[in-house]
Amino acid sequence: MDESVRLRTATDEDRRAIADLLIYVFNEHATDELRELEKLIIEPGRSMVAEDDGRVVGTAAAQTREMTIPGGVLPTAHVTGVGVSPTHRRRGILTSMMRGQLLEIAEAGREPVAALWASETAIYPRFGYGPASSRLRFDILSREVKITAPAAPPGRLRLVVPAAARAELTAVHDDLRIHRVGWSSRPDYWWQYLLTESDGHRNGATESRGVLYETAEGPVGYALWRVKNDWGAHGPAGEVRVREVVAGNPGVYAELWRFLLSLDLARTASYHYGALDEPLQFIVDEPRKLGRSFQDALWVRLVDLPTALEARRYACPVDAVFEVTDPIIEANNGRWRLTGGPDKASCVRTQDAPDFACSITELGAAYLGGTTLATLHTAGRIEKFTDNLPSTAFTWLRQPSSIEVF
Ligand SMILES: CC(=O)SCCNC(=O)CCNC(=O)[C@H](O)C(C)(C)COP(=O)(O)OP(=O)(O)OC[C@H]1O[C@@H](n2cnc3c(N)ncnc32)[C@H](O)[C@@H]1OP(=O)(O)O
Repeated sequence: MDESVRLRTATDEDRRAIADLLIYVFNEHATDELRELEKLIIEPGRSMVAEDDGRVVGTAAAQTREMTIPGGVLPTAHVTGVGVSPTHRRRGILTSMMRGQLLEIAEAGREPVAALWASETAIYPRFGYGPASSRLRFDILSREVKITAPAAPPGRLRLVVPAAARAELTAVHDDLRIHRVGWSSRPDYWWQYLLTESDGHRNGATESRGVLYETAEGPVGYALWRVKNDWGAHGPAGEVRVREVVAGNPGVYAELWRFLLSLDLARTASYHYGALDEPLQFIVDEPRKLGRSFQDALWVRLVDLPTALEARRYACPVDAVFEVTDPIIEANNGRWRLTGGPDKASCVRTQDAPDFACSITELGAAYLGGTTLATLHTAGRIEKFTDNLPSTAFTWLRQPSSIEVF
């Protein structure tokens, strides 16, 4: 990094410069509305800036949130808002910020894990982030699929304005997210960010619309979507852009999708945040018409290795020794013994001979139970010294997923 550049923790006065830099580097249309939204999600004390001659030329932030992991919920630094001015690229500013941020998180000792969504997949493995979950993108021919699933429990659909129904949405989301590995808690400012309308977020479609499914117990599911209106040679050709479908009950989940796929004047629907094993695929008569494509989703970094591995649960009994290299967080380096299973886990230093060796990036990739240790070994990313590779133990009930880019 150039000598003229210095890193420091951002203050309130930096909010505007940070918002401007992020809007610029992400090639968004700068409006006052968008600037206010970007300012909203900067947590005091959790953003850093790189400054050159009094100008903010780089920034990186973390949000204080929880993430669901196999068998629990863990405070997880949600790394976001990373950008470097085009005038200062490829001079090591990102590298300094990522190192600085990880060391800060490690020192604070509150978050054993960090997670992010990567704008480009080449950027983060070098900092120890591994590809931990994938997503399915659906481009659905709505009129060519039928939902064949179980009926919903007695109840009704009620249209809502999402921002006005925040309390109900929050309650439904909070009930479900603790059961979905990879889902995150949502601080107030994040709900506000998600539910505030801005031209940038509309992207040529309507405002966000919402529906709740209510039973005698109250709301038990919701869907959020926008419609991109269109007319073609065959008449109506609107696209329903689904933002979220959140429901734990299979019948309610099916009912919400049935509703979204049958909205009048639309012929297609899209949804970009499906789990790899999204139930929708198993409740339609023609899954191929869902137009599935695959993309990476969450990238996970173990910050405090033993605490992170002790915090999760394992699909079957595990007792394995492994050797880890971590180029940034010294305390993670060395040999560890992991023991445990579905009920408890322990991870302690050992001098015993290792069963396998890898870098911290591979453990991040395997942490949520999506990417398997066996796959990483087959890819030559894990060195095996014995047959005791706890690949099955690291998997979990369902594929990890995340329904939001942060
Ligand atoms: C969690 C998030 O917020 S993801 C969003 C990331 N931000 C963006 O994509 C916005 C647009 N891009 C940018 O602002 C910048 O290009 C950044 C932040 C990605 C990179 O910042 P820089 O300061 O240029 O990175 P830095 O100089 O530290 O590069 C470190 C290494 O990563 C590599 N690298 C950096 N960015 C990229 C990239 N987009 N693609 C491939 N390699 C990259 C560099 O080549 C360098 O490799 P080397 O050490 O082998 O030479």
